[in-house]
Amino acid sequence: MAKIPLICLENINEYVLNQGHGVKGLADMGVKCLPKQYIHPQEERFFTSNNDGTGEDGSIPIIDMSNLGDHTMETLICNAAEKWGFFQIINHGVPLKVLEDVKVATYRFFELSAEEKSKYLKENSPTSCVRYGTSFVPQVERALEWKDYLSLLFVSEEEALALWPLACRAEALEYMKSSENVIRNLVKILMKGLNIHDIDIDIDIDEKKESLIMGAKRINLNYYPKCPNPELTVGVGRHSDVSTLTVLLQDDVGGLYVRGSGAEAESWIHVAPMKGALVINIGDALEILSNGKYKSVEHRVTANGRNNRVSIPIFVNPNPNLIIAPLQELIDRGEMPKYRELLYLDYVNYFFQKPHDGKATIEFAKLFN
Ligand SMILES: O=C(O)CCC(=O)C(=O)O
Ligand SMILES: [Fe+2]
Repeated sequence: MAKIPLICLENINEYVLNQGHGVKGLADMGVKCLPKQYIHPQEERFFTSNNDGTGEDGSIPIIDMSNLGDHTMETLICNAAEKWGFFQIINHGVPLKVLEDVKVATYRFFELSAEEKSKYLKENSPTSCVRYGTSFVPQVERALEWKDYLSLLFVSEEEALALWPLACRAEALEYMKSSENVIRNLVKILMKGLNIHDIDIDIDIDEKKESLIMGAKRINLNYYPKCPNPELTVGVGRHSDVSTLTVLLQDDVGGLYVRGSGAEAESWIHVAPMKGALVINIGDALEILSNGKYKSVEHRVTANGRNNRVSIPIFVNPNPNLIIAPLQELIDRGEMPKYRELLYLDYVNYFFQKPHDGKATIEFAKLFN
């Protein structure tokens, strides 16, 4: 039996946040009751007896990308982006080994001692491109989320090789490089769906658009330790991503839920884990660029009472120094802009100023409510 050191509840912030033990530290200690800092208000809790990965699996489309250039596949992708804002892709060209390796590397990083990991806390990290943390924005959250993370901003391969933690560097970089093609193809297909004519699957995206749509990339390694009272807390609260696109690798545990569309808007659909698949979701930036055609949909992650879970999203973002707004081609065609012009950096800063709050961030950009 593991010894359970006594830490009083008041010291939890010091232990989890400042000393860098994270929620993994609490879980490893064998805490039997969820500390009060993690208890979410009733209306934000979301737990079904099924949500240890065997939950009701919904109708998020699964799209086979093996036939590049196939019109039917392109239509499926654009329709999924319009209706669900979420879909899974298979036969996407990222080798299974790369996906498995990055999951192993995620465990390897989080298994490091708190002392080692805390070198990457905001206060200590040698670079703002590497950040280890817990919850979402603990300074402003009334209830903390049961999740630790390592966030890696990709600037260049040289910088990644020099600064990303050794425990996961090679695998995270390989995953990022291997997913480059599928990201490009998805962007081209989605632009084609908007009738942006200079973009087709065989034609390169022009430099200006590339910067606007995919000018910055960030990879997060998320670790959700087994939780003593999953029914009282959340892994990640309701939110939509601020990215253009998110490419998410999840393991086989499950727990990601997406808000349904149309008549199902009140229900939450489980994104069933599928070996080798990648989950794609539209983020706020693409909802804005597409003038609302593609939907950035709310999602949340449950805590799990039986298993540890890892997930690894790649956030494909606009260059932070660019103004985002509905694409000029759409406005020239007579569409009324539904969102105002915003510096992308201001949009992201606004997101990180407040706790996860559903779709509230994009309201900040909407011209009419
Ligand atoms: O862990 C997951 O499945 C999703 C995480 C997520 O939504 C995020 O990091 O934005
Ligand atoms: Fe998300």
